[in-house]
Amino acid sequence: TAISVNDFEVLGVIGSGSYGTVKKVMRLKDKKIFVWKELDYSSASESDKQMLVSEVNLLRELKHENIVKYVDRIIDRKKSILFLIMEYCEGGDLASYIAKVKKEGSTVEEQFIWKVCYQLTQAIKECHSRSKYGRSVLHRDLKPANIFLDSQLNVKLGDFGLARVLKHETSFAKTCVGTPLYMSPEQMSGMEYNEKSDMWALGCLLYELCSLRPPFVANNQIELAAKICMGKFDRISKNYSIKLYSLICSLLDVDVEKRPSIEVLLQNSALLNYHASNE
Ligand SMILES: CNC(=O)c1c(C)[nH]c(/C=C2\C(=O)Nc3ccc(Cl)cc32)c1C
Repeated sequence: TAISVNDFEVLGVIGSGSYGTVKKVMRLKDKKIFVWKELDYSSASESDKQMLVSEVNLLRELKHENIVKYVDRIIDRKKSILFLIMEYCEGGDLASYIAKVKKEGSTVEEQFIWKVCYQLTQAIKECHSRSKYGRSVLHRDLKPANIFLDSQLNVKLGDFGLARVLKHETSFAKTCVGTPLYMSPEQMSGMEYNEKSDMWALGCLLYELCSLRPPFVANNQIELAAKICMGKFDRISKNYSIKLYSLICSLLDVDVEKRPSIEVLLQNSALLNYHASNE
């Protein structure tokens, strides 16, 4: 029998924005905790709805331990709301994690940064490999707000990109077009997103875990684009190893050709060592 919202109890709102609303819910039959994302498709065109259906079907196929698990969906045709039931990540998002570390005046441990790097590399590999077999997997924002942690502090790549399908015109979307802090130089110069752009974004993320701030910051988009295309950033603290710093430098290479692909990154000796000593 199809599930309905009455099979769940809403425990609270986790977040809301252009992607819709994410709520913490409990499945009544087994008391298990999930989140559901409410996507209001009342203003979506027929083609948007069709795209939404195919993106949700893609979500269902993407099963990977480092990608947030899609569990089920509920369609409320009366209210034109799609509820996506997803796994609950009790560690929250990396953006909040970084803010907390910064507020405490402490730093992120190098071992944890290697763990994030290794697990995100696996998630990116999964996304890239699928797009090779013709199924264009949804481009997933590699930014701290879209990366989540489970109870064992394992990394899970989120799927906020889904809302792009809806072109959700909430006030959030209209007013602040999020500053593209992780946008790659080639994207700034008009080239469309490619797999090497994900590697740049990964470099920005690892840099931010070390320095508790992004490698490139500016007061406006023009200044930001100039800084990103220059590709100059402050060295991370000497408390971090040269291996980590050189990995970040290789990812933050403005030359797309020289920037490592996901395959090259998977052969990185330090990353292989991390995995070998932690499997
Ligand atoms: C401060 N952050 C939180 O409290 C938080 C927690 C405990 N969980 C989340 C978010 C998700 C969560 O727990 N599961 C999710 C599945 C998909 C997506 Cl796009 C987001 C989530 C968040 C943002």
